[in-house]
Amino acid sequence: MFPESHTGYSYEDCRATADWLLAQTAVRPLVGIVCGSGLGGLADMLKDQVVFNYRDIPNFPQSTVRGHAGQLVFGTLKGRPCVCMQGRFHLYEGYPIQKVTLPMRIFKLIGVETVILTNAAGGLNQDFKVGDIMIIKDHLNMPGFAGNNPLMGPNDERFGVRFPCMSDAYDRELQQLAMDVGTELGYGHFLREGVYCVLGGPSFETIAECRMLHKLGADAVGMSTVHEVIVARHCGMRVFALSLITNQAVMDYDSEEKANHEEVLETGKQRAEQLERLVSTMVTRIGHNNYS
Ligand SMILES: O=P(O)(O)O[C@@H]1C[C@H](O)[C@@H](CO)O1
Ligand code: HPA
Repeated sequence: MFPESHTGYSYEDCRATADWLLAQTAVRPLVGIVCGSGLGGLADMLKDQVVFNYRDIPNFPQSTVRGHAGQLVFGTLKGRPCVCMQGRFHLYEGYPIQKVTLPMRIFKLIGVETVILTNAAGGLNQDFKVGDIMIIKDHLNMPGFAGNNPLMGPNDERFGVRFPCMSDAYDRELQQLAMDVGTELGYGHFLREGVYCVLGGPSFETIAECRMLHKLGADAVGMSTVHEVIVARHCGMRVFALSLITNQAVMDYDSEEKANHEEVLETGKQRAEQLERLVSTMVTRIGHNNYS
């Protein structure tokens, strides 16, 4: 029924990778964190680190993008056991979508219950400024509309159901927690919420595309996260995601602005400290074993 070229990893492949990792570290993380472009400093906050280069992990893809170090870091964040992907995979790197999302299944099999994803994104909402942090409340999955969904292919019920619901993809309690923590930390003036739209990349959007996405209800545009969210939800993990607005999407033909990766990384550097404090404080307040 499915093409021979289907590129997914079997449950047994994922189990083998998870067991390989579990055999090399005593850390049993309940929280998994994914660092977006230029946001890898989050992993540096972990104490008592056990670090794996992606090239040494069985079945793992390699990071090819500047700002994605390519390391899986285990450790504790304010006493809480965590695992952190210092670098993620993107469709535009040429990986099949099942490879892009493989780490979510590994997270699940090593015991992660909550996934926190971060990304760099272009701001479409005209009220947003560069440096704003957007709590993601929903997404638009453009590659999915075009038939590229990470759950395509045979479904293994050991991971999840054939037709998973996505109307509750982004955990509402965690969104509220982020708002509360952000307000306490004095970040209210740059904390936003909104809808993230994923495209395939790597070219940045045209002006007409940005205008269209904005009209469709997107507040920010990027090239990641949504595929990971779908796979994480499919296997029952709780999800929180945020975008750092690293640049304003160009919406106006008179504008001289040009989206570029250097600006993305630079904005990441400038907001790193606040983003790290927001996420680490959230981690200390996330409850576990009370969610299904
Ligand atoms: O991994 P994320 O989504 O943070 O990376 C964004 C999208 C592209 O990979 C890159 C463009 O600058 O940043
Ligand atoms: O403007 C953008 N578009 C797409 N992806 C991005 N990642 C950071 N900024 C952007």
